[in-house]
Amino acid sequence: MTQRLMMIGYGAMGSEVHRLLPLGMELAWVMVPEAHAAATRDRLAGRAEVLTAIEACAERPDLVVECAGQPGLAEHGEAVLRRGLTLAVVATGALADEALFDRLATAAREGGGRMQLLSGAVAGMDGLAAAREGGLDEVTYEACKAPRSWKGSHAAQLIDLDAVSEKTVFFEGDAGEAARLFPANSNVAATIALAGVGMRDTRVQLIVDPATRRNTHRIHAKGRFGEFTIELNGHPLESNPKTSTLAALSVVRACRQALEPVSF
Ligand SMILES: NC(=O)C1=CN([C@@H]2O[C@H](COP(=O)(O)OP(=O)(O)OC[C@H]3O[C@@H](n4cnc5c(N)ncnc54)[C@H](O)[C@@H]3O)[C@@H](O)[C@H]2O)C=CC1
Ligand SMILES: O=C([O-])CC(=O)C(=O)O
Repeated sequence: MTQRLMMIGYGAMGSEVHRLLPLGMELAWVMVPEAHAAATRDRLAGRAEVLTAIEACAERPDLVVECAGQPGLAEHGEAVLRRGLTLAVVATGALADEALFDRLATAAREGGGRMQLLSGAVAGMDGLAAAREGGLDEVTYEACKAPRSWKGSHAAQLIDLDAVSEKTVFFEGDAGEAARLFPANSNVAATIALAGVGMRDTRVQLIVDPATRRNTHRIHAKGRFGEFTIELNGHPLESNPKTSTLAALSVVRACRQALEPVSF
């Protein structure tokens, strides 16, 4: 039987996920802010019902995926989890806020829901989380993107993105700060922190490179298991250069996992 999906947010990532939905999963509901509802209804042209709150949904989605960013998770996450639903999340940076993290975990526990943190634009989170079980000494993360991918972010206050002529580090700090200051660009920092040594101990560098067209993520982890370095050179989505294609694909994978009795 076809499963019915609810999507929170329907921007660059949401529409890519919709386009690539596996057979057996249909988009039934999309939740966006009131101010975006009319435009989203026009874009969907009747292919899914557009809502602004989960309370307006009379039925039970088989899966809810958040493709809305940090404000979307903060606004809707608790109510979704209290309904006992499974919520797959890409705005992991919102979880740098410990109070929000606790509210969501409590809602899931009390409501019987489940929050699935997606790997998003990076790879290797399974290995990092396994390595943590033996003890990790150090985890570092570097994100490098083109100037256009940092436009409209806090980067513009730290560096002149139109004038930058060579690869430049413009932010160094911990994963919690990065996730809070760059909500559309540093969820990966939080994902790595959640899989590894936490927000405060994950060291982060953010870099702009006028010569690149990729979103590059480099992770280095060291511990009792040994050490690894992962470098992922992702293609940004055409419709939003801040967002890597792989992040949308990680949501598609979550949809496939919900459908199949055996999944990887
Ligand atoms: N974990 C990861 O690796 C990655 C995570 N992301 C996260 O995914 C988010 C979405 O990316 P894009 O689709 O490219 O952004 P976008 O800006 O194209 O789309 C955002 C969508 O969310 C909706 N939205 C905004 N506030 C909302 C709210 N309070 N409730 C419900 N919907 C809301 C907007 O109406 C829009 O449809 C990013 O902001 C970022 O936080 C993005 C890339 C990688
Ligand atoms: O898509 C990416 O390359 C990473 C990203 O935006 C994030 O970490 O929020």
